[in-house]
Amino acid sequence: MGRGFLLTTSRRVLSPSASPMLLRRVLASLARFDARVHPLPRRTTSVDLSRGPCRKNRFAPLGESSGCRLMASSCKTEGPRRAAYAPLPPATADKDELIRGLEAAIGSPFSLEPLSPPTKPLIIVISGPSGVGKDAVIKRLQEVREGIHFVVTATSREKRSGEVNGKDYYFVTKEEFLSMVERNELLEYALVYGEYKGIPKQQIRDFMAKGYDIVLRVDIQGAATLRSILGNSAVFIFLVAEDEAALVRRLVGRKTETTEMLLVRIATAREEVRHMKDFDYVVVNAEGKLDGTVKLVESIIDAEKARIHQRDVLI
Ligand SMILES: Nc1ncnc2c1ncn2[C@@H]1O[C@H](COP(=O)(O)OP(=O)(O)OP(=O)(O)O)[C@@H](O)[C@H]1O
Repeated sequence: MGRGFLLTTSRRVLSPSASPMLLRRVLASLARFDARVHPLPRRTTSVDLSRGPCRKNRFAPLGESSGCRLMASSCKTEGPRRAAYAPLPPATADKDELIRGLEAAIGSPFSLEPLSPPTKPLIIVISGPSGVGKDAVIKRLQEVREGIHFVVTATSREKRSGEVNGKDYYFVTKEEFLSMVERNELLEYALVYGEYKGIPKQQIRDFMAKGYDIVLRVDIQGAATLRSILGNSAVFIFLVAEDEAALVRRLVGRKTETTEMLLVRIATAREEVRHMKDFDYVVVNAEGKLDGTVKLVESIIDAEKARIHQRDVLI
């Protein structure tokens, strides 16, 4: 056993000092196992050598110095003492030759099938108080990461100058919007200041079918509605500033609100932070640290992709 290899079974680890009898049983059980068809037997050490099917050239001895040579003659169907084995190449052998030898000993070629399960597209809901940086984070995320689709919402409001239909919103009439509701085409919708806004389902289905991860940007109420519809099938991220003062500085700095509107948004933000507990993750978007925030969102996406039991989205 001077060739320095280690075999593991579900029950124990075989080291070079393991008994020849035990190694013989393990190799024989491996030889009976066709990895392309059957799952690994749970107890590889309990195989009865005398009863298994016999295959030619499946067994390899452990090397001249081992004193352990596995004979196909241990199979009753092949007749006594047929020498159907080839020597295992030493670990110092050419890599390809060594791999071929190992495949021969194992009894099947090494599979190129990925060992991890395929990943599923995600729905990522990003929410947080007004002015925290939702748009800024999503825009940057789309710049740095491929395979992200930011859902364009449908709205019944008038198009403002500079806005592009299909990029900023899908602009539809109120009648068109209501018939979309009627046809159950919207995942979620709301009436905001007299105008409808809603998330088209088909767009999500189309992009998920192409393998895209879906990003939805909603306010806290929208997130609560989506949670009741999607449950745990989507990932909910709550974006916060590092503290209230930073959030207010950001809102004021944006110069898009009147003082009254600022007051409403700040008061609303105080209330909204209480809903953080309904989310899966909280991400701090600290002043001047937008890239760090986006990296953390990316880490969440990566971690979700590494889950054994991935979220199943049914919409
Ligand atoms: N990490 C950051 N550091 C500094 N400024 C930021 C950061 N993130 C966003 N901002 C700025 O803060 C302001 C508010 O950001 P943004 O408009 O993206 O917020 P929002 O959450 O989408 O707001 P609303 O919900 O009101 O639309 C913008 O001027 C944006 O450029």
